[in-house]
Amino acid sequence: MAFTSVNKKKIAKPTSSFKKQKHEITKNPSFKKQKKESFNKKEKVVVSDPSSSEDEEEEDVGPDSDDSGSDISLDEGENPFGDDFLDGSDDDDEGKSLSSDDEDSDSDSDDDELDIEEESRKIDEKRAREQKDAEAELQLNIKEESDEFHLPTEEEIGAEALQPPDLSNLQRRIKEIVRILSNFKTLRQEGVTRKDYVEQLKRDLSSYYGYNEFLIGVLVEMFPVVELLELIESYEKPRPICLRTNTLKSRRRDLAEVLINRGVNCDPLSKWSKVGLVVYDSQVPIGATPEYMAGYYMLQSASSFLPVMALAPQEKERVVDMAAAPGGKTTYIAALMKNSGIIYANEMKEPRLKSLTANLQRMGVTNTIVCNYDGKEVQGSPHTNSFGMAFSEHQLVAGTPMRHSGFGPPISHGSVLFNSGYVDPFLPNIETFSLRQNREIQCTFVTSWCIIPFLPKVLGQNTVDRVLLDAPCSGTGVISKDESVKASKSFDDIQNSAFLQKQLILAAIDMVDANSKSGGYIVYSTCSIMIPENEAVIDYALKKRDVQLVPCGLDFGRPGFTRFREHRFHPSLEKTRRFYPHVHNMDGFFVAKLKKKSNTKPTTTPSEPAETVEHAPVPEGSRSNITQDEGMSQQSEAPSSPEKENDLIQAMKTMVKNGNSKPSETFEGTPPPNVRGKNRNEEGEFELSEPYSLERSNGSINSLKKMLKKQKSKASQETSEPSGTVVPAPALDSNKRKRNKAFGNSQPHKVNKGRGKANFLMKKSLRENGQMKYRSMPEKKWTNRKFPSREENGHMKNQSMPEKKWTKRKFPSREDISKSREEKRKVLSKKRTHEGAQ
Ligand SMILES: C[S@@+](CC[C@H](N)C(=O)[O-])C[C@H]1O[C@@H](n2cnc3c(N)ncnc32)[C@H](O)[C@@H]1O
Repeated sequence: MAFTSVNKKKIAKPTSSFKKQKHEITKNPSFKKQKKESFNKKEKVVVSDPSSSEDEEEEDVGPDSDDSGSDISLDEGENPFGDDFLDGSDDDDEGKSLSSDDEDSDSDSDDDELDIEEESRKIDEKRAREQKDAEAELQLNIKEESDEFHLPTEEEIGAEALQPPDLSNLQRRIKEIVRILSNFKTLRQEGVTRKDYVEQLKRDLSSYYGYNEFLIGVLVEMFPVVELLELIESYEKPRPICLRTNTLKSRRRDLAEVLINRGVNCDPLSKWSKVGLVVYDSQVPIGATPEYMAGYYMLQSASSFLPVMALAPQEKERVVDMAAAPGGKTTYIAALMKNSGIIYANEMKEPRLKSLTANLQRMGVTNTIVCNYDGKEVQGSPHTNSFGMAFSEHQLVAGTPMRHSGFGPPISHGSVLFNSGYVDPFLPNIETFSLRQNREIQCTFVTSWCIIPFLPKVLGQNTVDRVLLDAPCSGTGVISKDESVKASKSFDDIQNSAFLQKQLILAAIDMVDANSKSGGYIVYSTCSIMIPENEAVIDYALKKRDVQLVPCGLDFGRPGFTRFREHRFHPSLEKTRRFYPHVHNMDGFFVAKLKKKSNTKPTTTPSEPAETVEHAPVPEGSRSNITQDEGMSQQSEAPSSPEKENDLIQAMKTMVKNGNSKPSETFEGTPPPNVRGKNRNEEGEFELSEPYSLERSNGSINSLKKMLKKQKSKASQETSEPSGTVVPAPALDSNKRKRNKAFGNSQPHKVNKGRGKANFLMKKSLRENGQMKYRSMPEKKWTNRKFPSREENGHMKNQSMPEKKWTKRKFPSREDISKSREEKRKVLSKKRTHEGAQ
């Protein structure tokens, strides 16, 4: 307190006469000299005798002490701390003046001193008051921060559920919960667990943004809450429109010039692409310019450049694009190959071939063979849609000219056109069926098996240099393009996708020749951010084939997950790349690049984790009865040689013919290919599916279903008995079980190694009894809300593409760009130096 008191005196505001004196004194060089001497003196004193009189003097100057004490000290200039305290600020200077003044002249009036003391006291009091107020306010803030927000009680939640959603309340609550969760220890409400907050957050995010329970649950697990909010917000905004220059016909700069002259406001996409342009706005429809028609560019999302860049196809190679329509990536591959070599552009869905061929033609691609095959190696799995026919309503009109796109005898007049020729090989004869209400179709249908050929069978194994598998997926990375994904995708959709993807990736690997001189690479990509469709698929491929992950050659993107919750993937998964809208300002995307080491297919032993293949998609309700290993073992049993495949197919055919089975256990909940074409984006980057239920159809297909169900349940009754083949799963909580299944993780269950028809039938019957569990959220789009944008939040860091809107201007040259950057840098560094100097 003694120090304070002295100090306060020194910083007391001088009177005007005082100021004048101060000015004069500070200008006076002799004063400076004195100050220096005084400082030196102080130094000496302190060093020579720490307990010198100055301390005593300080002690004398108590808060209540008479001013005289301090005055003596000040007047005599004895206080060695004086300079230390006063140095540096205006106030200090003023104090210094006071002290010096006293030193210089003893002739100042007592009045002045009293004024100073008075001032000083006032300031003391004012400070004390302010400090007290600040303290009180701080306490209040702390109290408010921790107290103001309470999770709603169950009654409140119940009441809320009866009302239309109160969006502002939801928004406030989301913000509050995110704030609390990001500083949980400090801000948590007494007695409330993190889980409680997370559960409420999930509910609120679902209601506010329209996600279903499943999807929001997965996202909450994948991202820290603050980031999750950013991701979800970024899904609410469209990504920039991009186009790729077709270097077979044009150069980016020339194209940009022409487009700018047409009123297209565009810029180079980013530093990682030499051919991309980002379009901010345009006075002409960008998909209908003469340049577009002439094939000078392809409208393509920025993310879809990435897999082709990772593939890095070389001239004169043999390259397969396994899932090609509508050809955004195929045409890019062709451009990189300069139209040399061969590209096999495969697309399973026939209606999509139109857009593929049209794009190839428009872009002047001449090295590509378009194929219409199933990319998988074998029909193999009894889990895929057994009536896997692709229908569209117009094709079901009686008298439609028939075409047969598979093998077998020509289909007679009056039967159905299969738009992809994709017909399950195990389908028995069916006389009549209908797909939709009131639409009965007479169908003299398939008297022999009608099978779409498989691409790997047609091209052969180990025959090509590179394969791009831009796999069909759930589309969870492109929610900004298709909001319905939020509400429509269920656990089963993800699982079905992952299952198909695993089949496709093995087929892709098998087509590549490990001994290719220039290649031997496989690139796998999806526009999904779900781990089961990405890392889990690659991890599976690493276990099943002699391949290794190599860097994607993309210098941005986040590394893939090597672990997620209890799941562990191969450490090299960090070489894969993930792209997010909130980080990279492009669609959610995943890219992995594999190098095939040898053409051998490793045989896996039961102990190997490679056996932990996901099982077939199973309806929710029946999962608990089926162990992970069962599903897994079905997959690991999948025939790896053509002979085995044939054996299996023959066996299945016999079963079907004998009326024992219809391998259609996933008919329900399995999306029919291509039914919802309207939901495809321009590039077909995602596929939407809606659960396709037999309940929608009527007529004899239902009776067939019933009949087959009966047979199966009869068979399962006969066989589910004590062969003891199915060991009940240990009590996993349902979430864990779901996750494990989706990830294909093994569970330590013993399974029936001698499984066969009976086991197979039993499992199917169990599955068929299941029900879809996930509740779909309303698809309603909420409008009157506004969350702070990422820009407003200052979160637009690390973005790969500018969002800024440019005014119409000339397309800058490379030199212009680098010049202006250099200038900016200079200005910035000048500014910094200036600030630093200040
Ligand atoms: C993501 S899209 C491909 C987009 C394309 N790569 C592009 O860049 O334009 C996936 C495609 O795979 C096709 N597809 C689905 N199942 C398939 C299968 N079993 N074999 C081959 N293609 C399949 C879908 O019809 C869809 O066109």
